[in-house]
Amino acid sequence: MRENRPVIALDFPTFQDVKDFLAKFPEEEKLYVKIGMELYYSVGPDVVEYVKSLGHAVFLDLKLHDIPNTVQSAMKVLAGLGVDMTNVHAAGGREMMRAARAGLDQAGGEATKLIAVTQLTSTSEAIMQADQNIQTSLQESVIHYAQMTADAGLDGVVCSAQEVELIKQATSSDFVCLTPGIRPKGTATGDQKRVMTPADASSIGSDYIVVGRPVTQASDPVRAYQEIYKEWNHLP
Ligand SMILES: O=c1ccn([C@@H]2O[C@H](COP(=O)(O)O)[C@@H](O)[C@H]2O)c(=O)[nH]1
Repeated sequence: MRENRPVIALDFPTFQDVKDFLAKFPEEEKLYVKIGMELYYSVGPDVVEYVKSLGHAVFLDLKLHDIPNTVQSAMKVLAGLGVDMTNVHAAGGREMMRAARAGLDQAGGEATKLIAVTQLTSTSEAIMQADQNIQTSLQESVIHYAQMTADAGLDGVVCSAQEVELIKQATSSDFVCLTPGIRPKGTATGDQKRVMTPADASSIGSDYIVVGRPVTQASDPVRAYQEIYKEWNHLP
């Protein structure tokens, strides 16, 4: 299950930014990239097709959250893109998550992994309790969402690396934990609240790490990526 390549968040506003960024890497290096709301809403499905045509794997991070019928219909459309992984918000509930899976499967997207966001890594326990009016610990909330996601038949969750051990205990060892909020030592956390280094995320059992700004905003993005790759894979 574990993916050796850190997933790079292509959080760029234009198609040209993506082309310029990917051109920095050797052509033969096949990356795993994340296309999120900013890029998808500004460029549209063409950017997915382009990135796939270069041989890179794609996680389409649109975090769908709506009534089951709408999510199912949207997933039927997204199935046509042939991405490797996509997601919904677990807060949408079991029925919505099952509908999302059904939408993918009905439109030829059976091979696309489907995961659900638990609590965003930019959320602290205090923020969750105040803004979402959830009066449990953050860990309890994350476990609740993870168990519900497993029950709905999805492949795994988006969570902080800090919760991976608990989630695997509460679900199963092969339940995917994809962890953003990754910060190599000495890099700015920005808006991320629940962070971990690539090495610690690896030791604790994350299956995928997602890294955006520490790579995309580095003075030498390829070098920053290679450093994170080595740390994540415990290479010298
Ligand atoms: O809980 C979540 C879910 C998604 N993300 C996304 O991951 C990247 C992280 O970028 P950084 O620049 O490394 O902070 C970004 O695209 C988020 O939308 C997340 O951070 N947390």
